[in-house]
Amino acid sequence: MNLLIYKTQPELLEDLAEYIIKIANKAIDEQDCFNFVLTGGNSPKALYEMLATTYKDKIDWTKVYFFFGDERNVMPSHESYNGLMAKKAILDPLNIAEDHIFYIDTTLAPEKAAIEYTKAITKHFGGADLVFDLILLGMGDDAHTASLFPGTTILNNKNVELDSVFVEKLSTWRISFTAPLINKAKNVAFLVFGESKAQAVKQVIESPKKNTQLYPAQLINPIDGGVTWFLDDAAASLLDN
Ligand SMILES: O=C(O)[C@H](O)[C@@H](O)[C@H](O)[C@H](O)COP(=O)(O)O
Repeated sequence: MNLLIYKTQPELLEDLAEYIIKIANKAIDEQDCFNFVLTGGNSPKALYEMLATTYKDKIDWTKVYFFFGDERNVMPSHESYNGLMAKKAILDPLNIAEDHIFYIDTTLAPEKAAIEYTKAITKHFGGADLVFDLILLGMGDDAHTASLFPGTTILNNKNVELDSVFVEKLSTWRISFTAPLINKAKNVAFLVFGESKAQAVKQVIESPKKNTQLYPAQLINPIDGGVTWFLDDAAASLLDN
């Protein structure tokens, strides 16, 4: 696990953008494509905008395929649809071709949406193992990541790559990558900033006894690529070392 802590969000975002560029260009050199899983929430918006402007000439974006690690159970036109935020912040500004964007189809019932998404991703990988080059993750102040919320059924899911899950505390359904799918990725990066996340960061990273039901982000331990935490001082403020 790599911990990178920054005084300011601009410094964090700049380094994270460079990290993404490096992984993307390596993947494009090696396999002529970059399979990139976006996170939802508010934290990544400025990063996506930065990639679409300052860094737009640093990658051959025509070789990038975009996926979503989770999605809310709302219509694609709804303001809280993660795909819509990404469409506005990076996908439209970079004119990404429709066939390079894998939105989660929330016009379907959640369970069906998860099944159809799994089929679409499986087809994209041509039946090979679903190993993404980079999965970006955020984390809530309750230590959830993607839609792996504390105490939910999806946390015990070892068999499928994607699942639908009812999140009691939000009284809503979500569709999400499971921890086993995330852990297959070559690289995983958490983007976490702000005071409100400090307790969860400490619990996930430093608690001596793992409790993945309580702190689901502890489930994220990629087999090969390792996980890098991009934190600002505020989010890292309760860490001991
Ligand atoms: O769909 C989502 O909301 C995300 O996938 C979720 O896991 C998010 O990353 C965290 O809730 C942090 O969200 P913020 O970045 O808004 O704090």
